[in-house]
Amino acid sequence: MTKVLISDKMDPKAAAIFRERGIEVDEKPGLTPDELKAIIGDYDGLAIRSATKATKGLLEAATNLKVVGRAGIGVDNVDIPAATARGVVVMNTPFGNSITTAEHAIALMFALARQLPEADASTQAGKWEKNRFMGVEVTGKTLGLIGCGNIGSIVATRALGLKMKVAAFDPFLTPERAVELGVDKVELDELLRRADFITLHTPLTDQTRNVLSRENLGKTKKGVRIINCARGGLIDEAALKDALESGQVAGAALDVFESEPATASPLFGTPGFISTPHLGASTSEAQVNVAIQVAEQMSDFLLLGGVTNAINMPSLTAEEAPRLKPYMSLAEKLGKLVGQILGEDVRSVSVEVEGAAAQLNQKPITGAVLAGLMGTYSQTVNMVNAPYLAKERGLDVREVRHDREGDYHTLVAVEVGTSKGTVRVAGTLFGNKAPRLVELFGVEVEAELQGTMIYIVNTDTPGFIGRLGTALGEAGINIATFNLGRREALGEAVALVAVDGDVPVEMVATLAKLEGVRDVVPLRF
Ligand SMILES: NC(=O)C1=CN([C@@H]2O[C@H](COP(=O)(O)OP(=O)(O)OC[C@H]3O[C@@H](n4cnc5c(N)ncnc54)[C@H](O)[C@@H]3O)[C@@H](O)[C@H]2O)C=CC1
Ligand SMILES: O=C(O)C(=O)COP(=O)(O)O
Repeated sequence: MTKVLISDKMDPKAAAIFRERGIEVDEKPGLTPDELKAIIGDYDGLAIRSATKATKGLLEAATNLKVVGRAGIGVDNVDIPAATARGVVVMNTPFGNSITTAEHAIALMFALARQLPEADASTQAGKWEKNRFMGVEVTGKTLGLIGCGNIGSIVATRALGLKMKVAAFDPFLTPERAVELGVDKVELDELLRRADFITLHTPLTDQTRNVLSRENLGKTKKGVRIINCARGGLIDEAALKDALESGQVAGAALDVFESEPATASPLFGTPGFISTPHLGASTSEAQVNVAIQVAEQMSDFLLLGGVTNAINMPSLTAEEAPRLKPYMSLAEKLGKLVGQILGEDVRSVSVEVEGAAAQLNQKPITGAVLAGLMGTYSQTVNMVNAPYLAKERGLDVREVRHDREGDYHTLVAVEVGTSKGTVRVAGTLFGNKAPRLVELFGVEVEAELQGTMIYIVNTDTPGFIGRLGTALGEAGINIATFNLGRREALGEAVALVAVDGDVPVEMVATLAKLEGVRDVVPLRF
């Protein structure tokens, strides 16, 4: 039975959905890394939030794992390259908590503007310090957004509603989208110079790490207030403390820290500093959204092969998956066929689709060809890591879509470049579901690629089939099906012979010695 582990605190709707869909589920939030490593081998799926660290070590122990589902947005707690290399899909829920997080950023902006936490603490301490807390209005002030994606743009709309001016720094924000949102698209230096409030909404990457560095904090308007509900690591925390103490920064609100859980920080107690413990996504609405979404997505993948919101694999809807299934089987068989015949002498792969196949999502078909091809020399290859491994090996992979319909109503062809030239195999689906090979290296054939087969290239001479049949018969090997094709009479011919049982190595040597035989390769499908 398919098994999923929920290793972080998640709304109970996630577990309920897994169960409804016939998946066994364990909820074990709060395990130590070692405890998690000890049990992860039992599970096909792992559902997490930000506390679980899906490290390379954990993924290595996760021998059955097929999918990591992040009930939330940031996947910086998952080692994506390690997951990809092991063929594990990583998916997130990119929209379920964005409104909630944007609202938290706005809440922190007001908390800074009116010093709400300090005023609350003082009042509840019985001090009634009415003259101590003088705030600022946000109306008419400039909000500088660093990162204007899903959350940043929601923050922008809320800020515009509060009659603020919004300036956004985001290299990927198009001028048209900026106009549509009503924000000024600016460079970082201009944002730093103009903003009364700065709020961060980028992922943590090599480009964004330390975007509010000591130097950049020095370029801000004196008295700026800073909010970070994105990721720790975007701000130099030591420089922020100094800037708060010098008054360059009047206030800073962090929901996220370089190191979490942040149970101690030099920033704690600094005047003008407020913080929350990574609460950006913590509303009941957002948690229900992400729990439902992650459980549905993971179930679709584990049960139907549908792929939604994957970080390391192209999307494939649960509706598309059954239609693509026979194509993926055909594509994998074609990949296996060329992989077994050509070995590792493969430099480029072009996957061509024609007729009905050209109407489908081609990425999974290409992934299946590559998985079949590379699966012949790597044990751990699958649909997820095949494109990545192909890239790593320097394979030039192309996809071609022909709108024309040829001799077959649907066709998948694989053209492979080798050191000796280019070869091509092609297949179709009989009755829209049964894969059949129809072209093998320029020779028309018609074969099911199944079980054990022998690929033989020979010179077309009278009596060859008899000699071949006798050799197999004498070794006690029963022929199941026999497929023949040739380029021209008495020219080069190919035979694909399906046999019952295995083909011993000695048999391959015997066949290779038959008169006229040029090549013999045993195949397994
Ligand atoms: N505190 C919390 O609980 C939560 C935090 N987050 C975090 O919020 C962040 C933003 O999330 P979304 O808006 O959903 O992501 P998104 O991917 O929709 O937007 C990120 C934006 O950052 C921009 N960006 C990328 N590199 C940049 C650079 N070098 N300089 C400036 N902009 C750059 C991108 O173009 C994109 O528009 C993520 O780090 C996410 O993990 C998300 C949800 C909850
Ligand atoms: O979705 C995100 O990126 C978040 O940071 C939310 O984290 P959480 O699920 O609350 O641990």
